[in-house]
Amino acid sequence: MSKMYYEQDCNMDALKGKTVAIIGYGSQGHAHALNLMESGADVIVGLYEGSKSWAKAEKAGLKVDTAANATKAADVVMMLVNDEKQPKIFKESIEPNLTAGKYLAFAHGFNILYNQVAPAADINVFMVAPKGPGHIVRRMYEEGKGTPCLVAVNQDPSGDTMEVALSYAAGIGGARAGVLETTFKEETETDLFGEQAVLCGGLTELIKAGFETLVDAGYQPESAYFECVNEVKLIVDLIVEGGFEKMRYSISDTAEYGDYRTGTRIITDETKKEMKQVLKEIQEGEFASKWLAENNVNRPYFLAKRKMESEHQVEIVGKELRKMMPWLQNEEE
Ligand SMILES: NC(=O)C1=CN([C@@H]2O[C@H](COP(=O)(O)OP(=O)(O)OC[C@H]3O[C@@H](n4cnc5c(N)ncnc54)[C@H](OP(=O)(O)O)[C@@H]3O)[C@@H](O)[C@H]2O)C=CC1
Ligand SMILES: CC[C@](O)(C(C)=O)C(=O)O
Ligand SMILES: [Mg+2]
Ligand SMILES: [Mg+2]
Repeated sequence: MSKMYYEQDCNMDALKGKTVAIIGYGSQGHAHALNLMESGADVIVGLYEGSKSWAKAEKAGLKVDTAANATKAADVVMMLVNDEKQPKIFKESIEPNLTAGKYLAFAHGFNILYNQVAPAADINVFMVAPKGPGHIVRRMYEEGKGTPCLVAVNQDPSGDTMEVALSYAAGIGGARAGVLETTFKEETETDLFGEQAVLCGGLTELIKAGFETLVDAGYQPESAYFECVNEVKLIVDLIVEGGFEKMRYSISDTAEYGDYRTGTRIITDETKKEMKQVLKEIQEGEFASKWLAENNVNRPYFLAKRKMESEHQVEIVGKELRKMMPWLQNEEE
């Protein structure tokens, strides 16, 4: 039976009197630090000398110190640095300052599940994993809304770790939308699968395939962009607001007929078979090993792909078209 928590189920006072160190001030870090501060928590950001995030965090009104000093000052330490950097930072700056009874938190279970970070048995370990990009976690909070979160406890020597975790989830706005109890294993495997097969890998390849099909057939790239990129958000907004039903209520019957006839020709049994294989590789730790190995040799594949993708025609034409849509150009951290 799944367990969901909302604001009324969370003890908002469980963080009172506790200092929360947010290690890292990137996508998730800035959102957690600012949302928690505005929810009344005592927050300190932990970075490194020379970090480009340091001045940004101070400018936003936050206390900032090195990761080691922030850990010393804190009762709850949230690891919001890049997954692949966490083991070294944990060993060098966090672990030596993490005394018995403190709380160590994560927004993704990767390093615990794959044994890259191993906290001592007298440390409380929990996870609050927002199901959304950090900049949206911040934007939703500012708008009085929330991003759903997953919550899990992996070690609980103090006996109140779930209470602290739920208070944290509420502090970043997650309990406005719903906080689902899970395990580090379930969060990690579903998150990696979702981002690879659907949200990031699957979606960008679907978009590019549609865009390239139209452009290769001689249609204007601008037309292909509006059709296969810009309108994705408009259609997905309707699905998120009211399911497929609301989307199909808004589109034409012609589109709905085409949706039923053609969708399964694009996402085929073969695609589902490959999705199962992707999930298996995640479950068996093969993806994690490959990602850690890629980082050990300074990311040649990752960096080459990042460059190639940024040069794709869909990105070039999109940049131009977005200049005429000022509502898309909001300043973000
Ligand atoms: N991005 C997202 O929306 C989501 C991320 N997560 C998880 O959240 C965690 C953080 O990811 P994300 O927000 O993407 O990370 P980012 O890459 O956006 O930010 C990393 C931050 O860590 C800082 N940093 C780097 N090295 C150090 C160091 N040695 N000591 C202290 N700080 C350091 C960086 O500073 P600088 O830039 O100055 O080097 C930066 O502020 C990961 O576990 C990720 O899986 C979970 C859900 C969604
Ligand atoms: C979809 C990517 C994500 O899992 C996220 C924003 O939820 C991430 O790791 O950034
Ligand atoms: Mg995710
Ligand atoms: Mg992820």
